[in-house]
Amino acid sequence: MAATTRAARTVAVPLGGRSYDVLIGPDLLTEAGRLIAGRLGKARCGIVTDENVASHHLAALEASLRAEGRLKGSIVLPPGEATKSFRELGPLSERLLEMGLERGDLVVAFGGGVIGDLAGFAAGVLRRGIRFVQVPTTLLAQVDSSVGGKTGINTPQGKNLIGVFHQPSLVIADTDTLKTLPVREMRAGYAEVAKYGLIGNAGFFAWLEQAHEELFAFEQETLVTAIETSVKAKAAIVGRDEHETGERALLNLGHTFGHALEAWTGYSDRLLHGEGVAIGMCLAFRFSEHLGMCPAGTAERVARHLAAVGLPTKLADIPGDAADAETLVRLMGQDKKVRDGALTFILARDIGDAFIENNVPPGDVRDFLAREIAG
Ligand SMILES: NC(=O)c1ccc[n+]([C@@H]2O[C@H](COP(=O)([O-])OP(=O)(O)OC[C@H]3O[C@@H](n4cnc5c(N)ncnc54)[C@H](O)[C@@H]3O)[C@@H](O)[C@H]2O)c1
Ligand SMILES: O=C(O)C(=O)C[C@@H](O)[C@H](O)[C@H](O)COP(=O)(O)O
Ligand SMILES: [Zn+2]
Repeated sequence: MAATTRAARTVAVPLGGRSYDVLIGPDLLTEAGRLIAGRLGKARCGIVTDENVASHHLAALEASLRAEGRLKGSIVLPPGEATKSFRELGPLSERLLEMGLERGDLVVAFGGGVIGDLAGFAAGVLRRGIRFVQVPTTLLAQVDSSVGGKTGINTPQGKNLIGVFHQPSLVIADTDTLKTLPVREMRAGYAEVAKYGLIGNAGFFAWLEQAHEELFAFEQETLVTAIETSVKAKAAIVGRDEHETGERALLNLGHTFGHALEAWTGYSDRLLHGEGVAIGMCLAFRFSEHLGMCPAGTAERVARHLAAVGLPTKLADIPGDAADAETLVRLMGQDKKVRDGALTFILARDIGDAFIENNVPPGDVRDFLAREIAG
């Protein structure tokens, strides 16, 4: 029988022979060794993490794996979006090989989305693919990036343009690890939580409008419910459309704009991924209103809520030089949803009613952005 933990909620990601569970709850880090050993057998674990996560939580995870005789070693990388790059991928892959990880062993991605995407990609190509476990430590990673198997790195041409689909074998989301997360990162992760309400669950968005203060105060029931609701929504979509041939693209709400903004700001602290998504979702709702697809006032409600938690909602909220519409549209040309040169956007008929719009003329987007930039 698979090992379980008292307080954890379990969400299954239904992918046939590659199905796996997402465990969500407090105090799971100390149980991680037992959970991994109970579910994934005799594998030895190579942990990949970053300096910030290591300083707060690595000792606990190592002790838990060591107690089960599962710890092979740990690799600690610099923190930040720039780590999700070819520069780090090469040396990381070689260090994992030098560690002696075999095909039956496990890479343990211990950190936020940067570590999850990078270590997951390394696992996906190491010895043509070894298993990995996600142990997400940011709100963003617990609600989104640790689930669904998108892995990869950034290049100057755009976000996540090099990568593979490689599903984890288990996700262990210890909500206690979020207590050491800087509030700016907590807010950035919240943008992806709100996304799940905006794409398909108006009731969840309305609940967040009431409950967000409790979530940011780490009220356990609220926090776990928000994470579980988000993961359930993502698991259902991924289960139906693993490789994004259709509805999975809904999870990209705000990302066509957001990814262009991240590339434009050089994947730096100037704009975190979740902040780009927050601005991108506001732009997507304003664009939908502008095209007459969404009732007037909807975009304002979205922006009001995101601003209430301290997220940026418009281009002018990005510190530094103003963006120019031409450059942003050129960067959007690298988006993975582009078909025959035409842009695809996730637009909305209302809160909780997003849809995929193909063939959006770049000129319309440029004019819309130029108006946004002009204020
Ligand atoms: N694969 C996917 O489906 C998917 C989904 C969403 C986002 N992403 C990717 O995720 C990345 C963003 O992830 P992120 O927001 O988690 O950023 P991140 O991984 O950079 O983590 C944010 C910061 O918090 C620090 N940190 C992490 N956990 C901590 C903790 N518990 N205590 C203290 N500090 C901690 C990190 O060191 C880092 O400085 C982007 O590259 C984005 O493209 C991927
Ligand atoms: O899992 C997905 O699918 C998503 O789109 C989730 C997004 O939040 C995430 O940022 C993802 O990495 C974006 O994917 P991409 O294919 O546009 O790079
Ligand atoms: Zn995202």
